Amino acid sequence: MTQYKEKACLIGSGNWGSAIAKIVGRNVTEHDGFDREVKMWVFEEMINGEKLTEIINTKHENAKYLPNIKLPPNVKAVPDVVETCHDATVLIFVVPHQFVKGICQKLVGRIRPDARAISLIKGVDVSAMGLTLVSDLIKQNLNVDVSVLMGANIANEVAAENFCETTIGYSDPDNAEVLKKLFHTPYFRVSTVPDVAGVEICGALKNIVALGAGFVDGLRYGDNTKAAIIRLGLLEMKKFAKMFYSGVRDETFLESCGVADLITTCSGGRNRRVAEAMVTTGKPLDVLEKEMLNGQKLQGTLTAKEVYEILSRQNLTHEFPLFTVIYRISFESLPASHIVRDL
Ligand SMILES: NC(=O)c1ccc[n+]([C@@H]2O[C@H](COP(=O)([O-])OP(=O)(O)OC[C@H]3O[C@@H](n4cnc5c(N)ncnc54)[C@H](O)[C@@H]3O)[C@@H](O)[C@H]2O)c1
Ligand SMILES: O=P(O)(O)OC[C@H](O)CO
Repeated sequence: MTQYKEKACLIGSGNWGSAIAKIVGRNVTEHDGFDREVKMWVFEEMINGEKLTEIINTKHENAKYLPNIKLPPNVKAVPDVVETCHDATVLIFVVPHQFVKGICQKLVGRIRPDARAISLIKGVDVSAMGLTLVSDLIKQNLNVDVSVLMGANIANEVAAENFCETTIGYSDPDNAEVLKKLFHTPYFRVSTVPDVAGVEICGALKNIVALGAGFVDGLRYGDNTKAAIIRLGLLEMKKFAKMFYSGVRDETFLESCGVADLITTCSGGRNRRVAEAMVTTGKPLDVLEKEMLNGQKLQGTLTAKEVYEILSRQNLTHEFPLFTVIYRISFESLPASHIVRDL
């Protein structure tokens, strides 16, 4: 009987979760040492009277979150998160960041002791205790090594197999090697860097800048203004990362997770699109999120709130004028034109 060393599972099946399931499902069949089955946890819901898990397992397509893309048949949708994870050696977390804490709590004591994790989640956690990276949240709850994968990766484009790059931030090089095998393809090129915090902060904070890009698009200020927002955003991302985490590397900001993700997210991302619509329609972001995204979630709105909370608590808002004005436009009815006036 074949002995498999590694077994991957996915915790999440939204737009990005499903696109990444396509890659992982294929890669486990192309490399030795991986179990062929990839279980994918699905937050169960009914679509036209049918369970989403049943649709995925029979039609091999996530009809709601990634329609018209075939998933490999070895990706098996499972509605129970413990059943998904209990026998896995690689846990791939890919849910909107507001749900990760509750999921981790369900998994405490229910995973293999030799498992490790990777987070594809772009966000941070803020509580009374302060700021916590999602990777640290997973590590604290499950006592596993946690890497991160972030990059200029709009899910629909990755699912269409258009070439792009991505960045894995790791602390254990052996884990990085296994993870590269799981994710790398000729059209999805993985670079690995020993900087978990730097990579993760880039992925989280670029979503705030994307809202700013959406506001200037809504105001029809043009490309020069948007380029200025991107540049100032990059500077605030770097300043924030270095202020709150030691060891963050300058080079990380030039990887796909840094400048490249900022460019893509400020061009084709959901946060940008919804922020633009806020300016043109006058509707609040949460209303537009529901109207425009068919169940997909924005990460920039909650992150803008969380980062503003941390900055306010520490009297640092004046050091981050872009993050601060984006928060105020998003949540305090400040006119969008302040995006340039307040800088
Ligand atoms: N979509 C992209 O292009 C993309 C690319 C790179 C990274 N990301 C990041 O990946 C993460 C996941 O994004 P996504 O695009 O896969 O998700 P998504 O935006 O498609 O969100 C919808 C998902 O959330 C799930 N959900 C809804 N309510 C839930 C609940 N109460 N508990 C648990 N799950 C619930 C839904 O079932 C669905 O799977 C985010 O942090 C995002 O920033 C997204
Ligand atoms: O659609 P967004 O704004 O959530 O961005 C998607 C990805 O993070 C881009 O890399």
